[in-house]
Amino acid sequence: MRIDIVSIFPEYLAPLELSLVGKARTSGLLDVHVHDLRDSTTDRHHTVDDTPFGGGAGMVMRPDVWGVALDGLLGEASHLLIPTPSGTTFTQRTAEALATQEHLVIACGRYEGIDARVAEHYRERGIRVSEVSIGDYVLNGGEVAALVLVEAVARLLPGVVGNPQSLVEESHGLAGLLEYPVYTKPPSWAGLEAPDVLLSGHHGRVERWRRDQALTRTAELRPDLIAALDVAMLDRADLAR
Ligand SMILES: Nc1c(O)cccc1[N+](=O)[O-]
Repeated sequence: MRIDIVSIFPEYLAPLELSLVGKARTSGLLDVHVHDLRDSTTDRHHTVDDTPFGGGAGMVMRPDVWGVALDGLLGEASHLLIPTPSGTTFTQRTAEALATQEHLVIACGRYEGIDARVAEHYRERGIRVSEVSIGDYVLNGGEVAALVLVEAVARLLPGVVGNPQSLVEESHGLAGLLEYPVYTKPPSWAGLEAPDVLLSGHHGRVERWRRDQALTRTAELRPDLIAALDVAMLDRADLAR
């Protein structure tokens, strides 16, 4: 998979050289390129924004500058992602779908956002365009969201995560449940004991306890996920036993 990220703060994406994503890039499992939007400007001030039509506070990112940047990156196999608070919610299911794609291009907006004609223009040209939100809060730009998108997608690529089984058991994994609580040594700490069942060596009881914990935690903390549970997934996740 190739991922191109366009930003006026390319240095913000430096963390993608570290850890799991960094290793995936070094090993060739993932090809990530970060581009400075200002390289697509033609004026000596490298202007990327202007005042909003219709008035209002802040500045809007110019479509002509984004057009130059994106024309040089997008192709038939590309999927343009635009992180925005007004996008559809990015979930694990979104990450799974994106992980099957050949080429992602992430356009990181700043200020009040990117001129709406950019998304419209590329949709009209037959490019897949998704405006995605990582949450209902206000950020200063799309770069933080780009880091989230890339990590969530990259770790699903074959060979990136050491133990693929861990992807199944994680929160929001196959069954759409929250993960069960985890414990390790020492068995007793600060007057608190790790659950006896986990030290029993009885795999069947451990598995049942973990399933129950996942269901209980999900019902308590994220009842919305319970409503969305797909019984078929429950079966696949072997939670129905
Ligand atoms: N929430 C937000 C924002 O405020 C600015 C850019 C992107 C996002 N987002 O992806 O959620």
